[in-house]
Amino acid sequence: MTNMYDVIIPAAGMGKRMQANKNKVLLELSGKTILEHTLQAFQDDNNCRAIHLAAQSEELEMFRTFALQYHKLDVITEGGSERQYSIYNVLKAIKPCEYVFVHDAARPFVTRETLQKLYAAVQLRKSAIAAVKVKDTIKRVHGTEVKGTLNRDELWQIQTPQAFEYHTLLAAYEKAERDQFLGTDDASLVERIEKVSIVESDYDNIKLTTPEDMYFAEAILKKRGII
Ligand SMILES: Nc1ccn([C@@H]2O[C@H](COP(=O)(O)OP(=O)(O)OP(=O)(O)O)[C@@H](O)[C@H]2O)c(=O)n1
Ligand SMILES: C[C@](O)(CO)[C@H](O)COP(=O)(O)O
Repeated sequence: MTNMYDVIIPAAGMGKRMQANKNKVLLELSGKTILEHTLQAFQDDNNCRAIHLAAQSEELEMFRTFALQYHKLDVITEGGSERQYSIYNVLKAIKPCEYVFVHDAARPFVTRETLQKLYAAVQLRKSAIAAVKVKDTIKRVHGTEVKGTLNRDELWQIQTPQAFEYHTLLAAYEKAERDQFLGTDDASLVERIEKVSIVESDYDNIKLTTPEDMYFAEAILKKRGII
């Protein structure tokens, strides 16, 4: 079937800032790992054709066992030393397809609504990324000196999923490799070759990064009636 998307889920991080002494995506939330919550979101989305994972070498076998439960799980490839390298490894390992979403394993609360909005947007605008409006006042600071206040109307906090045409994403990653460009998200690579648009997401789509994020995660699960 055409016009569906594949998703690449980088899950090969160390979770250093979480201080859990293991890959944070294997921490449990209401009886399931964070990674499983994330896999479930894409397993449940009818527009998602296949799920591909980047894993640490020592976790490759364990991640393969998830395929028993999550049937869309397809390619599982070894990650790299940076998020960008992990995603590039997967991108090179999968078969060409029409659209690719990239989504952090560490963002387990992505909603069906955001996935649907992104899928509609990528078909129309070729590249679309999830984002929320910045709530705080943001200043530019050198050392301790305030250099200016940024116009909040122009500032968005960028999340994943990020959705692209497969060939565009591959070209952006190849160019980044040639230029030795390292970005903090996928869009920063694509922005170097074409326009990227945002889709408004929600504030629950947090990345579980530091220990206090686990409290926010519990609150979100309570709000959703899961615990
Ligand atoms: N070399 C890496 C680094 C990160 N990731 C993945 O990219 C996502 C977002 O990265 P981040 O939150 O920074 O995770 P970690 O790198 O694990 O965390 P830390 O930086 O605290 O070590 C996570 O799902 C993580 O598993 C990855 O696949 N490969
Ligand atoms: C793409 C991303 O989710 C943007 O928020 C990314 O994973 C950020 O990683 P960071 O290392 O926490 O900036």
